[in-house]
Amino acid sequence: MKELLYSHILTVRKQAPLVQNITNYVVMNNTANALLAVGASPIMAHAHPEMAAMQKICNALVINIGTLDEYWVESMLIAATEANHNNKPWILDPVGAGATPYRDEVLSRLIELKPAAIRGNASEIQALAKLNKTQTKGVDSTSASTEAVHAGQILNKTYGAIIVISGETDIIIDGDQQVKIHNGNALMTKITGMGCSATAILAAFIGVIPNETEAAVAATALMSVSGELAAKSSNGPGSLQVNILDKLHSIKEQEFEETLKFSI
Ligand SMILES: Nc1ncnc2c1ncn2[C@@H]1O[C@H](COP(=O)(O)OP(=O)(O)OP(=O)(O)O)[C@@H](O)[C@H]1O
Ligand SMILES: Cc1ncsc1CCO
Ligand SMILES: [Mg+2]
Repeated sequence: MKELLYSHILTVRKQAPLVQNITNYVVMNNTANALLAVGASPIMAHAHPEMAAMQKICNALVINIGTLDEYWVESMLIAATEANHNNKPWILDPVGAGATPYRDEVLSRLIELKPAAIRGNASEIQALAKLNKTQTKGVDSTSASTEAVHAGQILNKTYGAIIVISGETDIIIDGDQQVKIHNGNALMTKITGMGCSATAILAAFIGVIPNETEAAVAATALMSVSGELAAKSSNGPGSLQVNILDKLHSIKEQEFEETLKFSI
């Protein structure tokens, strides 16, 4: 699989998938910029009357529950249902799962609508599987991704979604397949919405690459390898945020291959 990943990056650049995002107020701008940087086309939309028409033209949908609101919850339920009717993949980012009962209630309704993939940090994946032994601290993780593997396996088995657990090691779980990406940089956790960007990129890849497992691995690798390379020329979170966009946009095959640390 490893040798195919860069070709998937090129496919996304060539096919420029249109990705609808119902996402949070905090990250709208950086998520749209991350999608543009990888060659995809973002559209942020949540008005009920346009959800059906939007899903007819999009390649994929992101539902990110970061800044929940009752009107938006209905938008999310309508959009996910429309995505399913149109055979379009939708991807769930369970931001802050376990933090409040309202988030969990919304998540339990959304997850029944069968996302193609779920990406969250370890605390969120654990909360989602109702295995949370620790506490989700707001939107940040209090566990290592390796501690959430069992939770990820349960979610994959129960709902059929590919599970991506982000952290120091990113873990992609799909059936018997488990891939680990040992890239990134701890400074990425000091920029808001790096995980949200990872989810949006995941949607872009799953939207145009038929093998969804490979799409998930390629998207995750692109984000983490870009973050690792960008950190080398950054002085802190401010410059890293800008440098990641540049790297997502222009990463070359040789630097991608040489930096990627991948295990099965
Ligand atoms: N300790 C770490 N070392 C290296 N890379 C990391 C580390 N923690 C996270 N990353 C990378 O940062 C990116 C975002 O992952 P993270 O787990 O922080 O998402 P998140 O908690 O959902 O973030 P947010 O909610 O702010 O969007 C991923 O590409 C991941 O590989
Ligand atoms: C800080 C924050 N609060 C709600 S969403 C969000 C962005 C990171 O997920
Ligand atoms: Mg997150």
